[in-house]
Amino acid sequence: MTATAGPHILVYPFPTSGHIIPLLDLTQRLLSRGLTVTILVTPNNRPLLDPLLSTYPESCLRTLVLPAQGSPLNPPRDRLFTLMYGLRELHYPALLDWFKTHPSPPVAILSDFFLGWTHQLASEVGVPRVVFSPSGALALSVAFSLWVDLPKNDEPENDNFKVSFTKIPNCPVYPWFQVSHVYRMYEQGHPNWEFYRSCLLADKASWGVVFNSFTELERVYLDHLKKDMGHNRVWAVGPVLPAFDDMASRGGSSSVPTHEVLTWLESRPENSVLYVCFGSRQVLTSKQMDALADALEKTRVNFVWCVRQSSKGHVAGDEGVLPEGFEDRVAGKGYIIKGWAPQVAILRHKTVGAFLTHCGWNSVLEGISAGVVMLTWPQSADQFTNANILVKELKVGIRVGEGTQIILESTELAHLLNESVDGTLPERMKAEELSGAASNAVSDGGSSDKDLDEFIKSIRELKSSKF
Ligand SMILES: O=c1ccn([C@@H]2O[C@H](COP(=O)(O)OP(=O)(O)O[C@H]3O[C@H](CO)[C@@H](O)[C@H](O)[C@H]3O)[C@@H](O)[C@H]2O)c(=O)[nH]1
Repeated sequence: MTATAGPHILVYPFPTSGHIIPLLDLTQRLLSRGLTVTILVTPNNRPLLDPLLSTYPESCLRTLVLPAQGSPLNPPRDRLFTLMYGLRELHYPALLDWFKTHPSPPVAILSDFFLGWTHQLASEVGVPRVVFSPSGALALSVAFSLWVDLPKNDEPENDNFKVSFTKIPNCPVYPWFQVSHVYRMYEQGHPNWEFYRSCLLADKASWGVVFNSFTELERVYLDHLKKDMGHNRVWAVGPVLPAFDDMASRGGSSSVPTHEVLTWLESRPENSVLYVCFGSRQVLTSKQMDALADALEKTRVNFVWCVRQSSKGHVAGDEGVLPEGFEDRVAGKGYIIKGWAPQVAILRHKTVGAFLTHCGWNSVLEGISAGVVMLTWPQSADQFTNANILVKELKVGIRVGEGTQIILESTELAHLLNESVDGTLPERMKAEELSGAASNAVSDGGSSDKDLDEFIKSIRELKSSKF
């Protein structure tokens, strides 16, 4: 906590877990380095600010609570647009007014990449907009390339049609089914998609971008983005993991008492437990669920499985449920969490050695920081890109599935689960090395520590220069 009030910025997270969690973690770092922050949240997310509000006085941290639109009843394909557009409609006029009447308005806006429209708002109020990317630099490079170049699938019936990104380092190539589902649905001229595209293009045109990533992890892609965006205001400041000792309420209340799962882990040998979780939203299909449950029954590895229950509006149709009697059959070797797991606390426990993940970028960074072997089963969005980084570039990942396209037979999957906690795996050594690199990056003088200093210096300079 700092006594002097530093330059004031507006922090605006996108209101879903995978986006708001890392930006709140980053906000803690900005506050601890002396910035004054107003953080904009919708009423349902207001409780997530409690740990910050109980640590920092009102002179440093203020909240701006603006309404969320009602629950979208739209088909799943339109849900993201509805949320993005709804926020723009509700918040743009309110923010304009807030800026114009504020006695000492923010000198910059730091907002999530799904809030590209804040670039225009920032221009209107005469301050720079900085993008916060909760995804990695390769993922954002791919997104920019898609929405600028608009590559087509020349064989619409072929889900394996290859799309090449020749301008990006290492020239990634993805089969069509691994390209972002939002892009695959793109309809030129349709207002929803053109709005989405305009937001992405506004991200690219923004004054700067802050990544929850670190240089040693994504150097070539960070350098590429500097060239692509035409300036060097690209800062990699991650992993922005919690500074608070108690991480139980991070992102929401845990569905089990954290001490209970930690006690369960405590009695296991070091690096012997597998943690399974597919992020904050992903619900498995019945085929995926059955194969995984069957493999977990067959494996000899102890595991913690965070099972995402479907909530209204998440997936239409095919939703997997735990097989009848599963919990009894795995009693003793499996700990099941139905709902929200204290993920970072679990991953950091010394007895956890492997992580079966959907490869959401936060999970990737949390797994890397914890030094666990990553079993990759990407489902959508940037997750295929992230899985490729883990497996091909960093060599800490082992592929165990690809969306609904590659679902291994349960005996084969169980075999990979058994191997994942083998102490002699080359991936384990790499995982330990990478965990050290992540920790060095955020330590005093590390690459992320320096980038955060540079970012804050740039914000401080704004105070004295008219944007
Ligand atoms: O039971 C749970 C489930 C999740 N988490 C946390 O929630 C976050 C989940 O983020 P992530 O792993 O990135 O997954 P998603 O929630 O699926 O994130 C979305 O946002 C990410 C950042 O842009 C993208 O990389 C993903 O593809 C996209 O699905 C992480 O911090 C987890 O620790 C918990 O604490 N407990």
